Amino acid sequence: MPLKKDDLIECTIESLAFGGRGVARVDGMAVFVADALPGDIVKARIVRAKKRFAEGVAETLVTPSSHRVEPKCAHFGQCGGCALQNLEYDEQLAQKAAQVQSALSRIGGVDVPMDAPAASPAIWKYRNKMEFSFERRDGGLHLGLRSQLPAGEKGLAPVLDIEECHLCAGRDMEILRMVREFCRESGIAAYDPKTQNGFWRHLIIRHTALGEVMVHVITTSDSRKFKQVEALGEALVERFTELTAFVHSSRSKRTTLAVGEYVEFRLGTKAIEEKVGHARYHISPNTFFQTNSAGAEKLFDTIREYGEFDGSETLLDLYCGAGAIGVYMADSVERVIGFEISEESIAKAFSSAKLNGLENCDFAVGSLDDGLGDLKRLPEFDIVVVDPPRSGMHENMAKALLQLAPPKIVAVSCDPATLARDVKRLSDKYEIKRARAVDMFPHTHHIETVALLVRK
Ligand SMILES: C[S@@+](CC[C@H](N)C(=O)[O-])C[C@H]1O[C@@H](n2cnc3c(N)ncnc32)[C@H](O)[C@@H]1O
Repeated sequence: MPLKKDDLIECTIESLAFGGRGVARVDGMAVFVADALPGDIVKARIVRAKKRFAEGVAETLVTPSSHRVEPKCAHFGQCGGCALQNLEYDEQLAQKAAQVQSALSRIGGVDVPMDAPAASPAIWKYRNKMEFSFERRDGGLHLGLRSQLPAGEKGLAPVLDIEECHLCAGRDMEILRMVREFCRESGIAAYDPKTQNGFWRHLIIRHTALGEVMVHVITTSDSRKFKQVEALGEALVERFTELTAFVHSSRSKRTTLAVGEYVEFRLGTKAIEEKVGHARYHISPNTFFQTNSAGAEKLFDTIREYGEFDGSETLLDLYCGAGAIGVYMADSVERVIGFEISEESIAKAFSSAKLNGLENCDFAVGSLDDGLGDLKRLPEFDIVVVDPPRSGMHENMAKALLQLAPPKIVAVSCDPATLARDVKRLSDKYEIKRARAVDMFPHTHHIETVALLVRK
């Protein structure tokens, strides 16, 4: 009998779907079960039944999986940050690699033997950037991470005033507490995107492997309150002597992105310095940078391994951000050319190339949604590294790659589904030869993938 809403079923969870739900098979149909892990036997309530799949929530854990472990954090189950803490790390890694393989097969139509996944060198305290949100709720100010939404619900989850986080480094929790107290005492409300009232929006703390720390506070553009942020900056710098930079920026756009539009005030340096393997980088408040620096080294080494450079290549680094990949590869190739939409990131790409004494790197600002513009103006190149945002490459970019047809493309992606779609888009001219899941985000459902595509 087909499953229907509110049915209670007993099932064995066979695997983990991208996003973190357990997958069971009932009469040949996939059932996605929230709050269940591979190996669990659970009683699950069906919340949605479709023709080809169903969704449910585990109500009773009948037999726990042998892969279950005790979660480390007091906020586990409430915080939206790391929902896989109760699954042993080796199993997290195996499940993530299987998700990539399955997406490439289901969506991309290719069965590729996966290289062994790369584990994160550290599974705790690995984040070099923490983004906290302010929220006004029940008349009070809250500052922390978004909580976990109940299964099936969509939208912005309430902010949880976290007191501990095992992904943070350094004294992030102490900084968070001090900022929370200061902002509460300021009597100024947190920003509410619905009414567009209030002031405080985001707190971002960045660390580097070289011990530099940047605190970035984002508020609205209400300049009558800016003196309070300056006072906060001064108090932080006095107490936390490890602070290299304090930045206040404003944002008028309603969207909840933690990106400042204008820098209003700063103390200390304009950028902080990071190190990944042999490469050094300048990072400014709004530049994209991989959030796990030790993990980034594994990612970049995989790109270099797949590239098999002999030193004579011109490498096109598409969606290059602050030039992280190009700068890392610059000593293995003849020349690097990077393209990216963010002006701030491109400025940092140039300054990072200079920091490394590189003279073979060039970068340009522009949207890749139009492909590569006037292709005739591009120098000849041998290899492309493409690392788009979660939504994947724009269709026009895929068309441009098919037209240019370089011998090799190394595709880097944080979403197996859009990677698989892009692999399919390129399949007329390219064959996928290798792929590896690189885990930059232990205890979360996120996974990075590197895939090698070779011209047929
Ligand atoms: C996943 S990040 C990769 C950054 C870089 N490769 C790295 O490893 O640090 C994706 C980058 O794509 C950029 N981006 C987003 N949309 C873009 C577009 N339409 N054209 C060009 N770049 C874009 C973002 O600003 C971001 O820097």
